[in-house]
Amino acid sequence: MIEIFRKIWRFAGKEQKNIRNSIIIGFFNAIFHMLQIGAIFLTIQALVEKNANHTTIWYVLGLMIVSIAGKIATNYFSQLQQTHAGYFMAANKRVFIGNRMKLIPMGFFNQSSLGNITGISTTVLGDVETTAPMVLVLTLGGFITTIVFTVYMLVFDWRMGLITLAGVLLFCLITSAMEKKSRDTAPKRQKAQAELVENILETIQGMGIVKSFNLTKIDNKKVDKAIESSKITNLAMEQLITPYTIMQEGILRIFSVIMMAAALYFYFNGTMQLTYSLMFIVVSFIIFEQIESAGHGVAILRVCGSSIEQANQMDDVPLMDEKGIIIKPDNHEIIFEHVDFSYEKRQILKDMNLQIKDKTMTAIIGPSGSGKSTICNLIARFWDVDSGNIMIGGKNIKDYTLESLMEQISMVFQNVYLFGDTIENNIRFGRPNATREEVIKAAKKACCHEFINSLPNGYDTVIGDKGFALSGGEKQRISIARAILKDAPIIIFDEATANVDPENEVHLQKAFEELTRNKTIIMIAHRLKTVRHANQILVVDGGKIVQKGRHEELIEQEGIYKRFVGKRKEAVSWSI
Ligand SMILES: Nc1ncnc2c1ncn2[C@@H]1O[C@H](COP(=O)(O)OP(=O)(O)OP(=O)(O)O)[C@@H](O)[C@H]1O
Repeated sequence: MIEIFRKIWRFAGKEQKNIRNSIIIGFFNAIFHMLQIGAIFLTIQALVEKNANHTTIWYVLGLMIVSIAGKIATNYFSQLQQTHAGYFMAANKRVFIGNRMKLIPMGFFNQSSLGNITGISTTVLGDVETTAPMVLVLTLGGFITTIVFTVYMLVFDWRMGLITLAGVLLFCLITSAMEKKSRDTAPKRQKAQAELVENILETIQGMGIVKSFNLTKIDNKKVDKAIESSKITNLAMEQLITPYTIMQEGILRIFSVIMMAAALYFYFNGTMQLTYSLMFIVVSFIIFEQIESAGHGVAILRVCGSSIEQANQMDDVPLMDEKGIIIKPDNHEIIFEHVDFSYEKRQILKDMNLQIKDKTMTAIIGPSGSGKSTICNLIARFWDVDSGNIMIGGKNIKDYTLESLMEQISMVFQNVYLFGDTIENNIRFGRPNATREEVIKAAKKACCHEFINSLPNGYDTVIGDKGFALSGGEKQRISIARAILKDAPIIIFDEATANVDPENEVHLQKAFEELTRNKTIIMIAHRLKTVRHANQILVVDGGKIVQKGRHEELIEQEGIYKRFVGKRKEAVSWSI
């Protein structure tokens, strides 16, 4: 249990101060609560000794008012500190995870890790946010207050003190057994929760396919199974805890009765005055209140510890090595030297060598799955090579900081991702400190300005708002505008495979020319027109470069390139 306290305490980081304050305030809250005993004592004493007068009434009233006001004030401030601690410690962790994700190799982000990260950032940290400080304050505060009250009882009347102590010790024994029991269940519950998130994510992502194949009526077995498993583990947790919580409550009630009986017994055998005896009878109802709340806290303590453990898993994910330095190369020639690369255990690139000269255009072509995108992703260091080197401007890309490497590169993908933000901010993503004028200038160059202006809210139109969406061609032009704004010396461009309508095609061509002027360009090319103008064409097949040269050279050779050109010509004549 102490280990979990430590875990939560460490996790709290800068918020430890607020939790500590909340525990101290909680202690005063218990003292204010106990002032009621003083009021009760005075009342009983006055009634027993039959000397109640106005002064007694004022004392009792005064004590009750101080008790109530003190409790309200301490409750308010304690809650405030707890809420602050909870939200801030979870928010700090979310920011930490966000920053760390930028340094984690792309290979980490598979379906299962996506489910895990989403689960951690939402439900797991949500649990921590609402329970961690509360549980810490409830349990630690509750135990500390109980210890103080027990010592006070021992000093006041050692016999009553011993009864209190016995009740507290028995309660602690049951609580500790309960805490141990929940040790295995809590991680299982977290795992079931993560699987549920993962399966729901997958279902949402695949909804288009499900609809297109008219499979909406077919049961989703994986999600159903995950819901069932989450239900079972939650239920198991409850079933496991409930007998212990009943025992905890039972023990405290029994000891309250024992206290009452003892107070009466001591009065009748003449070893306790009537006033004290009556007071102890009243006290027996409230003396265990603090430890009872501490016990409730312990029931959720293990779940909280397990949530923190899960959130801390992100600390152990290996990062791409961060030993890089800020490099500003004076040329942007790209070289692959004997590069081998595998996705997990499946080798994709084998001893690849290539050279892309500064300020030239290289087109990469090849059959689907041959490794074209992989080459581009390796240049941007989305993954690290197994062996060999990739150099930019004569420097190994591993020597660059990730930030200074990405400053050299702009990537325009086929599937453009736009954030749920204004069009202006989506373009500004290319250079966050750009002014509105600079954004508009880039949009004009990328041939987006006209269609953006024709929207009711122009540049302030929010993507995804009120069903607003852009066409594929428009999206790609927005992403070109982003890249123009970024103005990186290397452009990696994945040409759209889908047919773009002629008007969009003209715009895209113009935007592309603006973007690539005077740059080093690597283009995954699908159109004949594009490859014809390339300074170099690399033909990739099965993870190897099988042909290399200009259009005029390659067209003379038998091989993939000649077949590619033949097919494209056929396609053009068909479309005519
Ligand atoms: N993230 C990944 N994890 C595992 N395997 C992958 C991953 N990305 C690609 N692959 C595999 O690596 C091989 C090369 O893929 P790559 O995307 O580089 O091919 P490509 O030539 O760009 O294909 P396409 O023209 O269809 O886009 C394929 O067999 C693909 O299945």
